[in-house]
Amino acid sequence: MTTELIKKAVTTIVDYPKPGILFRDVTSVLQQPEAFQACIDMLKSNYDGHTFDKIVGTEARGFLFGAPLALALGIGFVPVRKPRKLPRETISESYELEYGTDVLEIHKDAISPGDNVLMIDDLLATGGTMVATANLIRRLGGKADHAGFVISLPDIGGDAKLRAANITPYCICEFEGD
Ligand SMILES: O=P(O)(O)OC[C@H]1O[C@H](OP(=O)(O)OP(=O)(O)O)[C@H](O)[C@@H]1O
Ligand SMILES: Nc1ncnc2[nH]cnc12
Repeated sequence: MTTELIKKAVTTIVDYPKPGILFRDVTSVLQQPEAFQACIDMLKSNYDGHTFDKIVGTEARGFLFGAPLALALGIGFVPVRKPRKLPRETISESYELEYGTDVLEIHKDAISPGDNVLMIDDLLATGGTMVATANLIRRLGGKADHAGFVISLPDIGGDAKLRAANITPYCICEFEGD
């Protein structure tokens, strides 16, 4: 029931940002407080029994769910950002998207060796963004074994890519046929 509420709150835009892409727009979920709250509650309860030191959220839509979840869990939030946005010393990873390539960065001092990190993003497509995020955390000595998402596009293969990188995904709702 809750999953259905969240799924219904996601808007689909055909052929955006280019022909052939079905864009699953999570911003409409944010406009429905009941659905937004349900996302945070479901992510939180999925990780009951785990102890994380930090949440890492990936720019930009990962911030929307990662930061409120960090507050709900009472732990710190660390942003992973696109290039030249973070002001202190960073490390970088390049990655592939469903429709392009890009680079992600993290502050070097944001993760301490041994930190157990929960990674959060709005959507799992190819998994490239999340594997790059895990690589950044692991290069700084953190544990990056779990990733939570609101939306999964299972036909694109992100689940297998994450599991091959020793990341266990949890996705609230799936959109098949993309
Ligand atoms: O699993 P993947 O194939 O890597 O794709 C998923 C990623 O793509 C989108 O972000 P995007 O890079 O478009 O950035 P934005 O959140 O800043 O719009 C989305 O928010 C995820 O971060
Ligand atoms: N199909 C899609 N919809 C929304 N965000 C995305 N990021 C990568 N693929 C996407």
